[in-house]
Amino acid sequence: MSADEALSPARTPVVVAIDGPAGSGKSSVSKAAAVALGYAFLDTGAAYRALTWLALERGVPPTDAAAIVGLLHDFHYTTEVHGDTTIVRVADGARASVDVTEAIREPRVTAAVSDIARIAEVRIALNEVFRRLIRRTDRPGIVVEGRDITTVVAPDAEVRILLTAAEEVRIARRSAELSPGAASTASQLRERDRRDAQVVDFLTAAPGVTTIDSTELDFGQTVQAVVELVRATTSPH
Ligand SMILES: Nc1ncnc2c1ncn2[C@@H]1O[C@H](COP(=O)(O)OP(=O)(O)O)[C@@H](O)[C@H]1O
Ligand SMILES: Nc1ccn([C@@H]2O[C@H](COP(=O)(O)OP(=O)(O)O)[C@@H](O)[C@H]2O)c(=O)n1
Repeated sequence: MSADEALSPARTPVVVAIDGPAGSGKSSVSKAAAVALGYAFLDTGAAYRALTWLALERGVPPTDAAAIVGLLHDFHYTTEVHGDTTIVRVADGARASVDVTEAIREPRVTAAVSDIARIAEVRIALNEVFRRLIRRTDRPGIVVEGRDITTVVAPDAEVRILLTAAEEVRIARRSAELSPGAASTASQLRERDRRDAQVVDFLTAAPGVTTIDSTELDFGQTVQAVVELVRATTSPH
């Protein structure tokens, strides 16, 4: 235990764990639900993306597991919430911290991130970072979203949700966001889900995990479903 943890009053934030495939609405819905609940928000995919960005900057091939694990010593990532935006920064060697908020969404990062996410040592190291961020939350709760939050990062979370939507609906939402040819968005999203699913299962709900399927729900209804589940689970009976 670090000195600041020892000094802080005993307090356990409510953890809301949300997993799901690409384009299911995890980050947008989680962020809006966190705002409605007055909770903090942690986008774990942003950390995998930030490490991928660093590897590409340094010219380290994402498939070179040993070199990527070596990069972890030099990987210092921070997030700050400013209104609706979460600013992600990475300390890049001699340069002070670099704002990578937009760079981590670039197609070159999206195309390489699954290679990095399949390295076991990377997952172990990032999971430790996530658990520390969860413990240090200064809010009454935190919404944490990713692929293995309900099963690995926070299996004891009070609220555990699998957020899904039909594949064609997820592709249409992502295409509307990115705007280039829907065909490439579709094949990239399918391929990334296929590769990610080889590492962690985010397509079936683990025991105790509630599925919210947003195929027929609009954005507001999906946020409402999450918020209602959290309130129903955490309010005193
Ligand atoms: N229920 C919904 N109805 C309509 N659009 C949605 C819904 N949920 C999410 N979206 C939109 O779909 C897109 C993808 O959502 P995002 O949160 O980036 O997904 P993920 O983090 O799971 O990849 C965003 O533009 C988001 O606003
Ligand atoms: N908990 C997590 C979160 C993300 N990831 C990896 O990080 C990538 C990017 O995650 P993301 O949540 O930003 O992806 P989107 O679903 O938003 O497109 C995923 O494709 C996975 O390879 C993971 O392995 N485990």
